Amino acid sequence: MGKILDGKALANLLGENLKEKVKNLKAEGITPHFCVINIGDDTASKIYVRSKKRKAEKLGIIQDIYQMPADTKQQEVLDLIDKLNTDPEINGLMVQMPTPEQISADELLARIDPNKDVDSLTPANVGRLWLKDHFVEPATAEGIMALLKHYEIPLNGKNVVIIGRSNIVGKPLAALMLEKNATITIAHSKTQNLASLTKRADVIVSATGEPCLIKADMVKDGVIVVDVGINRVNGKLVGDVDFDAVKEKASYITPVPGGVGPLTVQFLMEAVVNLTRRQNGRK
Ligand SMILES: NC(=O)C1=CN([C@@H]2O[C@H](COP(=O)(O)OP(=O)(O)OC[C@H]3O[C@@H](n4cnc5c(N)ncnc54)[C@H](OP(=O)(O)O)[C@@H]3O)[C@@H](O)[C@H]2O)C=CC1
Ligand SMILES: Nc1nc(=O)c2c([nH]1)NC[C@@H]1CN(c3ccc(C(=O)N[C@@H](CCC(=O)O)C(=O)O)cc3)C=[N+]21
Repeated sequence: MGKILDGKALANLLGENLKEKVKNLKAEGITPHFCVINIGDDTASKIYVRSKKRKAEKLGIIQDIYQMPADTKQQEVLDLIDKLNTDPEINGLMVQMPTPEQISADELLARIDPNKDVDSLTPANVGRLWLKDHFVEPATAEGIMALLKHYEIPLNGKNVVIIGRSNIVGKPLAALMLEKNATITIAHSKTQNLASLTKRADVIVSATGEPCLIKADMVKDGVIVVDVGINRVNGKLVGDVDFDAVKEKASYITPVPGGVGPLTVQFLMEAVVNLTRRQNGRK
């Protein structure tokens, strides 16, 4: 049976350090303050908002939530982003994905001031990341890298299959793993014969939102499995991986909940603090 990669424990550990950092900033009269824009009622987004609220309170960071109805107009969101961009009290902002269909997420993201882009999703910060300039660390990808590092799992020369090509998870993770000399395959919904790819993988990262996509017969013995998916099935939180069966073959595996999620929240807060420090002339 595989060893559990305990993201929750690592997030708590790293949180202690960050709490000190926030405390020191506060002693200088600076309180990190960021805003979350959530349009509609995506399940995973709601869980994320709840998790962030808990963590921000613990750390002493101010988080405002702008919950907008599913039929919100594009212009209303653009106006809100403009307002937050120019408000000197606000250090960071983010728009949660997915957005409803009348909304162009790309246009919203391009509108965010890259200096306040806690999610690293603006065109400027995406470009920087692929040029190995970590101006803002993308939270989920950074959380996964921290987890592998904590358990001393090397990526050098490893075959990694990332399932999902989103701007939030798949693409930035590929950039970070390439820097560590992994060989990356990115699969998606049009990929043919996914199992033939995953069976050869040393490391599988699944970020699709498809419960039970990864089954035991799709992985080799000793595989390392990172499950990013956040799904609600019969009122229970599950990932993309058939956890109970796959864990028997894996050498390491992340649970859901308690795996990647808490680390995403931790690194999002790190991004907020880092941007706040930079805006106040600190390194
Ligand atoms: N734990 C955490 O910290 C986080 C969790 N999440 C969760 O991770 C999941 C993915 O999020 P996100 O990247 O934003 O989602 P998106 O919906 O933007 O992307 C999903 C990706 O999965 C691919 N995909 C969907 N179904 C299949 C399939 N059957 N086989 C292969 N590929 C498939 C899609 O392919 P195509 O491009 O062709 O449509 C797409 O590339 C969600 O459950 C989300 O809630 C997200 C961020 C952080
Ligand atoms: N712009 C944007 N960036 C994102 O990173 C983003 C997004 N939009 N939209 C929604 C998804 C989903 N997501 C989660 C992150 C952490 C948990 C999390 O903390 N999960 C806990 C759950 C704790 C509980 O049970 O409440 C866990 O897995 O242990 C969940 C979901 C980020 N996403």
